[in-house]
Amino acid sequence: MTNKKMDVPETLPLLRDRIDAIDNEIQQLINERARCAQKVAEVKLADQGDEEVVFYRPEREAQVLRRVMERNLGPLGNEEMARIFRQVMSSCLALEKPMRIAFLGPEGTYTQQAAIKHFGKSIVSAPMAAIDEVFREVESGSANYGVVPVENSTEGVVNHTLDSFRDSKLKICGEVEERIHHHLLVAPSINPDEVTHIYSHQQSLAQCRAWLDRYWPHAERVAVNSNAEAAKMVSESARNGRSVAAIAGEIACELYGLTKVSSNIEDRPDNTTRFLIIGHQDVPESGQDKTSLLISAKNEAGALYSLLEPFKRLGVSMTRLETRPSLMSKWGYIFYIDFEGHYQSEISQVLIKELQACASEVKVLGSYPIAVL
Ligand SMILES: C=C(O[C@@H]1C=C(C(=O)O)C=C[C@H]1O)C(=O)O
Repeated sequence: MTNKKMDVPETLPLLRDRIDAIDNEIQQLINERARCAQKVAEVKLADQGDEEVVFYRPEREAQVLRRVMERNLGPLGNEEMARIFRQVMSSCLALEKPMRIAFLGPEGTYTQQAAIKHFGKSIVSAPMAAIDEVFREVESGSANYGVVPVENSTEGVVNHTLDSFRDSKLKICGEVEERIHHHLLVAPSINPDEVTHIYSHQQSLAQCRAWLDRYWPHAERVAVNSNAEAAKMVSESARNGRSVAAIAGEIACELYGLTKVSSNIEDRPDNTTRFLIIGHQDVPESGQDKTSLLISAKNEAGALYSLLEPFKRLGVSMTRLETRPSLMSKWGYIFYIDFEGHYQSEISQVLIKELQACASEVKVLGSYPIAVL
């Protein structure tokens, strides 16, 4: 077979020579790119004066990745190509400044998986025991950014995360979505037929409810802080001969040396979790952005209607609405609203003014690029 157009040689040795030559070029170019990123860091340091220098620019990274996907002609798919560039940028940013990322740990959680999907692999991992600890770690400056789960397509919102925004000054700097696959895991020495207890995070137990009812009706379900913690406990319990199992993902399975009894046991095959990136940064417009608001409604008739009406009138697309008890007054509510657009855009400014007029508080939790990957 000939391929004159691409000028690709045909024999194995020649093809491998060609690949070696291409790799050489790619490597030089990646290093040239890395040198540019180092220069960018110097310019940022010189420009910023006394202010804290912001090295990570989510809006710029989103634009780079979108362009990669737009101009991609294959044969590699758009997402595959973007994932490669995601890691190249991650390495370049680490050269400017290594990012310490706090996430809901321990090592091996879906949240860690989401952190790597968003920032690439060249980060310093800071696993935290609970969601509020992720907030504290970022608030104190010990970590540059944090990653927390916010909603799941099967189970709905993660209340703990939403509630943490009430008293926090942190901003939402980004979002990332992950398809979640759960597996039933045991230690290799354990006979699955003897399992008496199944450990997992409460959300994961809920996402596998029908499957558990059907196949494990007699095993006791025990909710723990995270799936990875469940996996860790199961590997430790096995040493004491306890017949326990965990529901967790791939990374946790590998990390704690467990065996899969059953794979992909989630009740819904499209089970997806959305995570938020939290930090101190006010992210500029990327061109395709989302804004999250926290609104304390007035405790009066028609309060929700008057909050929703301006969205329709101004043609602003609302992507999410969540309600939580306000905790301030017995039947008062706060609303979490996401809409498409950046808060600094003209239309968003009009919208926010109108919302302020009919709510007791409107807090902009952040504007950030719509997830690219
Ligand atoms: C190079 C920069 O710094 C970081 C690295 C980027 C990259 O490697 O392309 C992009 C944005 C920043 O997170 C920049 O701000 O342009």
